[in-house]
Amino acid sequence: MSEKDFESLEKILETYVPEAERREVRRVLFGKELKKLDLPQSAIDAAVEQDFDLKGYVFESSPEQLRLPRTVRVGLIQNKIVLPTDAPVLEQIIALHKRVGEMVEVAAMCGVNIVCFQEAWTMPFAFCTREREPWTEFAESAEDGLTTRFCIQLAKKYNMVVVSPILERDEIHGGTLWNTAVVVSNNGNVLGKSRKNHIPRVGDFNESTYYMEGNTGHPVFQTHVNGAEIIFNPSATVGLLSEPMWPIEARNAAIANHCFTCAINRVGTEYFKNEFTSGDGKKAHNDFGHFYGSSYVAAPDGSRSPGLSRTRDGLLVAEMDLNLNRQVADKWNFKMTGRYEMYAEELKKAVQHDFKPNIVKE
Ligand SMILES: NC(=O)NCCC(=O)O
Repeated sequence: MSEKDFESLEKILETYVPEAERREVRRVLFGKELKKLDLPQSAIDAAVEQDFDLKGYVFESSPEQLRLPRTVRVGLIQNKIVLPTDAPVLEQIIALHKRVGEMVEVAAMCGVNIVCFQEAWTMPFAFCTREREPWTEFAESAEDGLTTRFCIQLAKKYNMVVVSPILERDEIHGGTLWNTAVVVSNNGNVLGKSRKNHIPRVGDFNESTYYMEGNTGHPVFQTHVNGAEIIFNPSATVGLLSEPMWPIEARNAAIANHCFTCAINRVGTEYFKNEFTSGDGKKAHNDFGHFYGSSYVAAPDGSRSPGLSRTRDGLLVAEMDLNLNRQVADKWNFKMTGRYEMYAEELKKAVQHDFKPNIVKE
């Protein structure tokens, strides 16, 4: 079986691990067993008709005496590009709006409060090519571009917060490009934006050819349903590079920060007309590799949902009680026991050009 063909790790476990052992295998791999979320039949039917994977899970917490549960439903959407990469730019954008818009409608049927799309969702992940045209034409204003206006409509129509990661063109600053997640509130206001901070320089991820390290810092968006308690990580990454890291990355972040994390990956293989090299002595090629989807949600107690498909479009709905964040923080105390003053002091020294590492030798 090729890495492009298998549907998901979970499916393999279900098919080949005997029922008696499966529960224990799942406990070790995924943490505490999550209840399946009861999804409306209309949503299930729509997902079948529109050919995408639909899954729903519930992260429960313990009842508290002084706080009511703070329940939020998030929706993670992963999707293939709709048109070939050499179709006209506007047609590609509009086809993606249509596809993702239909999936958001299903998310609304499932009662989703916040939806997040994959990284650079309005375009192919063309940064592998190093070509400027036509890819830079996909860049739009974060405040009033075509895609933000589309997301505003979705947010208002479904009373849903929309996290929309786009290639941003910043006209005020000389047309600079950024990789930006735009956050639209459920009222349809652009609440703000967060520009990608760490631009990878690995494999065919030639993103630094296109946009700069973000300058928005680490804003937290207080929506009608949450403060800094859910981190959305819209991604695009391929099997041969990162798949063994994927299942632990978001879980690590959730555990270390006592919060929920949502890891969203692109899906499918994208082909480009002009071949490109990877600078590794191997032959030039026309595709980036397989984006393996597998989007999932992780909780502060280290539990995680099963992933969406590796090969199909999908919507993952996760219901979470945000009270779990403080419950886990009070148990493990990572934030309380962190030595932030010490780290700050050491970091201040470590970034100096004449820093001498504290290495003790015999
Ligand atoms: N989209 C993106 O920056 N990918 C880099 C590779 C990875 O994070 O696995």
